[in-house]
Amino acid sequence: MLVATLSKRLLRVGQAKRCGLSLRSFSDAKDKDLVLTSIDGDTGVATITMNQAPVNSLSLEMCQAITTAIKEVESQPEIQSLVLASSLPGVFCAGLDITELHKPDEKRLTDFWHSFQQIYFDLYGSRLATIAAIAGHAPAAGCMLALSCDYRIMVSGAGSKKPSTIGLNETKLGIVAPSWLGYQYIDTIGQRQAELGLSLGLLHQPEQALAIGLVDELVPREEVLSRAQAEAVKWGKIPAKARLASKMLARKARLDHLAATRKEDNDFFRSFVTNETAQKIIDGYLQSLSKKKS
Ligand SMILES: CC/C=C\C/C=C\C/C=C\CC/C=C/CC(=O)SCCNC(=O)CCNC(=O)[C@H](O)C(C)(C)COP(=O)(O)OP(=O)(O)OC[C@H]1O[C@@H](n2cnc3c(N)ncnc32)[C@H](O)[C@@H]1OP(=O)(O)O
Repeated sequence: MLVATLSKRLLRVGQAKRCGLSLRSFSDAKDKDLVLTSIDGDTGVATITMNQAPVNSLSLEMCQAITTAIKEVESQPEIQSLVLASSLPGVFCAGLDITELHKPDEKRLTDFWHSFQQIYFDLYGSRLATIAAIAGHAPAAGCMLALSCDYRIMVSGAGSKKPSTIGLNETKLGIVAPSWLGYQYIDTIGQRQAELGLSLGLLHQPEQALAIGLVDELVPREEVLSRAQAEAVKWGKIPAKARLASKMLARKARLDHLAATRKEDNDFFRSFVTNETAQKIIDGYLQSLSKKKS
């Protein structure tokens, strides 16, 4: 068995293949390494690292690559826990790829939202214990990725001139988070903090995020990944069936609701985004992002 036979080293899938291990289906070069999957041979902890420069924004392909990676890790029965991380310094995930929303092709837009919903099903509903290693900004759908995990470890803001931020800031952009994402927020930080955060489109610095329960721990930047992996070991030792049943106590009704209204949610999203007013907002926002650069 993989976990039993490997010495303490991290394996990328390509390496695993060269070692003759049966990890055939792991997402690898075929996704241009949008995500990298590694497994610690001693602990059995898998790490999925988002790797789409410059900001890990969630394009259709990125959403699909994340889902593929989660499914492939889940298909390994000896793996009980997963860390979701970023390879990019300073950014966990910048949320939806806004270019997907700009003058979209309707078919691609439908597929795009479907693939984003799929991450919610696969990560929020995963049988694995999931730990987010948030070593940078996590706005909007980046925050959703973190909320979909079981435990969140964020880089501390102490001493940083430009601390990372996390939150559902959609309102500030003139758009509204979908209800299932809003409920994830409410379920995590409570009604009042979620109301404030959603209404004002707040992005929280790490210390504020810890204070309202949006993240569970803060650590120095260089410790985020190792601390997340250590936490994943702890979670992986909890009896798996009991752990999953406990997770589902809180999440099953939410997951079932989106499953039942998935098409409606997608139809609403498509009509919202293709509306002229939304397109103006998106156009302006894209310009503001590129102006920031110049
Ligand atoms: C009643 C209604 C009910 C229901 C509604 C239903 C549907 C509603 C419709 C919409 C869905 C709502 C859900 C939305 C969720 C989202 O995720 S929206 C996306 C929100 N994301 C952001 O606002 C983040 C924007 N980015 C940043 O703030 C910064 O980039 C960040 C802090 C992450 C990093 O900063 P920094 O390191 O300085 O990098 P730069 O800003 O310089 O960016 C580098 C390049 O990356 C490009 N970029 C940044 N973010 C995105 C992005 N999200 N998508 C695409 N591209 C992005 C940026 O333009 C730079 O590109 P350049 O180098 O200039 O080419």
